[in-house]
Amino acid sequence: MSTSTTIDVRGLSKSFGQVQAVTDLSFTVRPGVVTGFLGPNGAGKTTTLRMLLGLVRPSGGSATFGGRAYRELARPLATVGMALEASSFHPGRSARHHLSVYGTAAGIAKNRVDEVLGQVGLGDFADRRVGGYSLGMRQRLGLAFALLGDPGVLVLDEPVNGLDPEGIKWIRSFLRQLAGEGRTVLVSSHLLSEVQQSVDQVVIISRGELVYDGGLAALDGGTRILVDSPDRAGLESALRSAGADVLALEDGLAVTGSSAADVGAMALTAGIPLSRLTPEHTGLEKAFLDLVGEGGRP
Ligand SMILES: Nc1ncnc2c1ncn2[C@@H]1O[C@H](COP(=O)(O)OP(=O)(O)OP(=O)(O)O)[C@@H](O)[C@H]1O
Repeated sequence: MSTSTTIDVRGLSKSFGQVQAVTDLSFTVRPGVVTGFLGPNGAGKTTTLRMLLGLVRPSGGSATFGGRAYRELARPLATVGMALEASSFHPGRSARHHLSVYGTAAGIAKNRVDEVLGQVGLGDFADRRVGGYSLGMRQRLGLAFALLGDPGVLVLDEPVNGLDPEGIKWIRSFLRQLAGEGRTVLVSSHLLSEVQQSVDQVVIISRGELVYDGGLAALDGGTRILVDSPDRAGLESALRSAGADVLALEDGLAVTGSSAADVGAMALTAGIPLSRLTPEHTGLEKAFLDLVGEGGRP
């Protein structure tokens, strides 16, 4: 396995005619941790992953693996493993047949096919037609394909989709194990709750733009103070001038890092009446929804 390969996305953009799918996206995915790539449906995740893998030509910017674009990699399957769509396997062929064809073409040792099928729990189903597989089994086959070349980087599009609770539990520990071996693991999902127990870092996009890049734990805002005033704009500017960390919501303001008493005192000092002053514990999911808003597209 080639380890310590970083994924670098710099200024990546893509428009399809009038639709600006991805806008000036920059982030880095590091080895040794699982990174979640999150955003609502239509936010631009698949387009970004397809640009990473050279399947869609960017309108601008670049995506590289250890400094090289996917197309420039000398041994792509041994560098980057990808699972993009669970349904893209020919239904009439077996899992073993599929992986053998790809493996032979890439010069990968024959015994590797059984090894990866065993790793993803498909050992007993290797000779069955893929057409008879459940969605969860096709997801596992996609993962086996991604692992075929023993790559240092894994790019997985919605790998949890279609798995039953047992499968979800399995993939969580499997992804962590792969990262623990020093691999760079990027996993997309439109639901934070689906991946929050598997990921350490998160990159969140909304309407094709980056809205958060950092640790999952830091995203959990802890307790924040919801505050509002008939003069909301005046309150916002007073709180900011007093050094508060303010986020404008649809129905008021949210202040993090200050107590309710502090926020009340700041408003009083500025002579601004309050119509609301409520502490609220923000879970991860809430923080995520605040960030992405209605950030998908129908
Ligand atoms: N080939 C294409 N031609 C035109 N528009 C496209 C094309 N591919 C994607 N889009 C548009 O780009 C935007 C981003 O789509 P994308 O599939 O990347 O989002 P996503 O975050 O992966 O969503 P989902 O979670 O539903 O897969 C959407 O508005 C989509 O309709």
